[in-house]
Amino acid sequence: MTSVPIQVTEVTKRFGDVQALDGVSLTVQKGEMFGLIGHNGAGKSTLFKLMLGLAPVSGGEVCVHGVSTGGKAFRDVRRRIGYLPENFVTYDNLTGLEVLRLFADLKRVPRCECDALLERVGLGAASGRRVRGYSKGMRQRLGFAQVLLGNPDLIFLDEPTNGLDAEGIHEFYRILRDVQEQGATIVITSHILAEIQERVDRLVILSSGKVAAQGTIAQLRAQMVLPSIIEVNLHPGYHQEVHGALSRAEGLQMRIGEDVAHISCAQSEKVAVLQILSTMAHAVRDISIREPSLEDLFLGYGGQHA
Ligand SMILES: Nc1ncnc2c1ncn2[C@@H]1O[C@H](COP(=O)(O)OP(=O)(O)OP(=O)(O)O)[C@@H](O)[C@H]1O
Repeated sequence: MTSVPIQVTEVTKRFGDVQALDGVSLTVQKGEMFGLIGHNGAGKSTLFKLMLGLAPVSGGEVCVHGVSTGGKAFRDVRRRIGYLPENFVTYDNLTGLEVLRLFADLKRVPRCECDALLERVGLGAASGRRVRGYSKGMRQRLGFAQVLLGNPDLIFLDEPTNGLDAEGIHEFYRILRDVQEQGATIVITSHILAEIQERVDRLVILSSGKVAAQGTIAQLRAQMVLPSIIEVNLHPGYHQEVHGALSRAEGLQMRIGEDVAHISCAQSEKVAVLQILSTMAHAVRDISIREPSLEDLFLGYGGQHA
């Protein structure tokens, strides 16, 4: 089998008059954590469904591990995939362990995996309780345990941290990183861009069914040419001197008050600004630099909200 886990080539998908996807091409490499972001209705869930073989393409092709998702051969490939849908629906009258055993049977995975998986996602103590009494975060953890059944080498996660508290999110990504280190490839969507930004290796920004941008965060930053923001905390009485010095630099915008200056400049000018500031150590209390966030990039590439 080919080593490319996902190859999407010129894919279109129509629902009647709605063009949900329009000429989407992307490649997900083995072992990477790949993010899929976009505004509501951008086509993320549709692309997930096509990659999972749950819906047919209208045009183009999706291949997973070199096998077209439209063909019969894809059934065998699908067994190696773990999937957490946006709304993981489960059986409220069963206990967590019973639910997981049910999924294990469906996936033809030995039931003996279930106890250890529930421990791994932090549900060990609650495994004998009915799911009806689980919180949203506990249900999400159960969904995650279901994903990990059978040690899949390709994992799709649609808004996986919905309902998790800060500790739950941290723990979730710790387990995910473990799974990735063991060689799994992960495709993930999230509306919480700050969360994705720190974790994905590469990502795609979908906008109205098209790929608006694709690459690492650093590549997207370089393509988008968004400014860096430098915040300078000043010792009292020096703001006019600092203003005068920075006014001699080219291509920056500045807002300066008694004790703080906000400077917006092209990334290529950042070092020049820092050089000026380094000659003013007597006036500068502290400096911090903020690079464009994924949210800035997302909005720049046509996202409507994060
Ligand atoms: N089964 C369907 N029938 C008709 N239109 C659909 C269907 N599924 C999706 N669409 C339309 O396709 C477009 C893309 O929808 P999709 O659910 O893929 O977007 P999304 O990026 O996942 O949005 P969200 O972030 O809101 O979940 C939307 O215009 C949606 O209304």
